[in-house]
Amino acid sequence: MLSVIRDLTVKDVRFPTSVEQLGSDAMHTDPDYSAAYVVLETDCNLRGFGLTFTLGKGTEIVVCAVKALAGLVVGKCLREIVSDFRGFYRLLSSDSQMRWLGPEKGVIHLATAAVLNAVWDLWARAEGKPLWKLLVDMDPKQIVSCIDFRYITDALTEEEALEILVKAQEGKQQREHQMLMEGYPAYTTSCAWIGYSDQLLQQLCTDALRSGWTKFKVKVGADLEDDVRRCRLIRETIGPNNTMMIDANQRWDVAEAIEWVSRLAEFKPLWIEEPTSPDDILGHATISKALAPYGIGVATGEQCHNRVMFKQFLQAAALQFVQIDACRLGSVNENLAVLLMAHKFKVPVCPHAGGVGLCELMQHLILFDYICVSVSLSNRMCEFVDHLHEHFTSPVVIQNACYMPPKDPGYSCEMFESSVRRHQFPDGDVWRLDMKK
Ligand SMILES: C[C@H](O)[C@@H](O)[C@@H](O)[C@H](O)C(=O)O
Ligand SMILES: [Mg+2]
Repeated sequence: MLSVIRDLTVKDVRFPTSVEQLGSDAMHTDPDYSAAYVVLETDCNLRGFGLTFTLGKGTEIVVCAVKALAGLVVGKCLREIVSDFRGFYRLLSSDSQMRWLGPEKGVIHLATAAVLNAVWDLWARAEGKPLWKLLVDMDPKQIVSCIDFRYITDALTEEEALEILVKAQEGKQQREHQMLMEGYPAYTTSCAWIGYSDQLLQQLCTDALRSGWTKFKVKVGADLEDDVRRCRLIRETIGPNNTMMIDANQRWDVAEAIEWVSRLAEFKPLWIEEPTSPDDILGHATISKALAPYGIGVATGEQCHNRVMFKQFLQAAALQFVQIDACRLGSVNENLAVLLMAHKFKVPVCPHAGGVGLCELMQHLILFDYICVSVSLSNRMCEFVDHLHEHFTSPVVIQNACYMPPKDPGYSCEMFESSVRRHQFPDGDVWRLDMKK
């Protein structure tokens, strides 16, 4: 705990996923799953690993932003940071000159998440616990002391947050035990990326059913007739009792979203994800109202850039599923604020994961949510995407379509050095030898 952070390095690591259209959707047709990957060196044997997820081009800009924040971290003692984590979060997110680049949004906020994810990883390693367990074992007061309540006290005060956490202490041990035995329920997005052929969709859904998956997300929004055909195929393959969600990745205007999704209502999706601009809170409220009679909820959050946005979505009843993201929000600190607000507004949290490293990170937060905040699994599940886990030293473990709680100390986002070396952009072997880029 006395360790002093001596150095911060950041690397641009990219995986050529676009070659097979992994991760493709109506707006992001050729993503190369990438990360700005941070390593903190300390004066003892400990290191901290963190990342923020990107889609390829522009990762170099996030890397620059991380470098701009490094001076606020290097030289600090871990104990000094965690004894006033709220203050440290604010130092990073509210530097009086750099805040002009955000505040708390865009590239600078993605960079903040990468740095803070590494600090949380370092803290968990220093305590010898996986991050979820570090959080679960913390006193409610200590959890609350990590959260910046600025701009959200009209929705959730510090006292209310504390009350939620204290109340959830009851039954905590049983829930932790239950998670260790059964894991946290997940859904899969791996079967139905927009660039996949019908044959591949069907094959992947059939395989997934065989492996025990019961909840499937389908990409929509490029072409209505294609969507009708693809949704029918998937509904027929998975049967009437399994769950299907659809995701448009911000493709439509408000009226168009309502019309388009009404046409897909016969396939009984549980939610429509990101129907329109992620910033259009009132638009989402209109869509939510219009689709309620079909029993279709609105889900959003993977590009909801801070707690203040989530606060307004909740206040406006503009979403029915909160999709927190481990890198879009300012790391664990800001995610804690959103988990507590969602609980107060009685809206289930179904996190965004996938990408590269997002599943590894998110499993910790959603375990904490169940054990210490929501105390419910009703209408809740965490996204899973089966790509790129082999590059991590402690990859996620899925059993019976559930995330099994990680056991290794830390936040699970350390990558193998060989993977980092090979995929570093533009000099790693994967990119030097790829003439296409
Ligand atoms: C470009 C990415 O793969 C997105 O399509 C992905 O994050 C997606 O929206 C999801 O919900 O998993
Ligand atoms: Mg999505």
